[in-house]
Amino acid sequence: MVQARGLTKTFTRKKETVEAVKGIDLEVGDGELVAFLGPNGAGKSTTLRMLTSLLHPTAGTATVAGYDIRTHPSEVRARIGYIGQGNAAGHSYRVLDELHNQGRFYSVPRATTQTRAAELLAALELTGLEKRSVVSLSGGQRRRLDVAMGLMNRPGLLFLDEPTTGLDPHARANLWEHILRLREETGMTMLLTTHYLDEADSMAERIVLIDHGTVIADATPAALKREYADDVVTLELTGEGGDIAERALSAIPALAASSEHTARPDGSVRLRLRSANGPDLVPPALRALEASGLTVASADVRQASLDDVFLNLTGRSLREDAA
Ligand SMILES: Nc1ncnc2c1ncn2[C@@H]1O[C@H](COP(=O)(O)OP(=O)(O)OP(=O)(O)O)[C@@H](O)[C@H]1O
Repeated sequence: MVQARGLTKTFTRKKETVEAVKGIDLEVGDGELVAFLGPNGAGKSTTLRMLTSLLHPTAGTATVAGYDIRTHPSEVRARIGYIGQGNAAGHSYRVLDELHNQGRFYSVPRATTQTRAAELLAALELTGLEKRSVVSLSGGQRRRLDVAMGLMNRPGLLFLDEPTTGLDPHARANLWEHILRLREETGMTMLLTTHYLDEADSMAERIVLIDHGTVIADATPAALKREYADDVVTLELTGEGGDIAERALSAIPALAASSEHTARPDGSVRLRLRSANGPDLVPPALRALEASGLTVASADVRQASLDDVFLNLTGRSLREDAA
């Protein structure tokens, strides 16, 4: 569905040059759900806008839905849906008029436009709001209308630029429910950008991590976490006599190399262990520690997150960046 090679975009404004995208390679297969994840200004939207043929690349090539974005932009546009940042619908129009205008824009026959608009309104829980002006809709309703507009031409490939930004958690979950159901029904390929780590983690089948205009990793969320981050297991240990930390590490020698410990004022020891699989590590570690006469007062497992992945790859946190 998408094949990009060396996609590059350099902006020049007021004699200042910004290398927004620096040679991105990308493949997206039929039916995949891929998320671009990265900090502000990483080049996610610029890449998306090039792939949708809205921006001309400075260098590089891409075919989208089988057509070259440079030589056949209108063929590309006819086959894709694009939901940009900010709302697509004009403020003063009515909901149904927006959908009909969109149908006209894509030269969808009039009767088909009407049935399709009604179907999409129902699918996105907007039925009953046909005559309302767009400005009177809630944030979640407006975003759902954007999705409906993006689907009026029945695209095989849908691009969504930060679809849920600015929505409250309930509206985010609701929008995702609709998007995923529509995807299941149509088999659509989806390529989206997001700031939300949890969203990328739970919704995307594949994550393309972008930083400073380049792809720094491209894999499933689970593979990224396995490869670039560890779970952290924290154990609070108490025990009579002797050096608790030394006894703990000799009880679990295989884990000693990936551990650090802190003595606490009350005489207990906090032991932190890094592991690719924290939940599996805990039961045997508890058995070994207790067999050596130590008491495990508490155990906590923090599983690796995509933020840990980004932090390990770049030295920066995506969370701080978003904040
Ligand atoms: N039209 C433009 N003119 C000049 N610079 C631009 C233009 N559009 C984007 N940029 C710059 O290109 C870089 C990449 O921007 P882009 O919007 O692609 O990032 P992003 O990863 O989508 O960020 P965000 O998550 O904040 O939307 C930024 O430094 C941005 O300021």
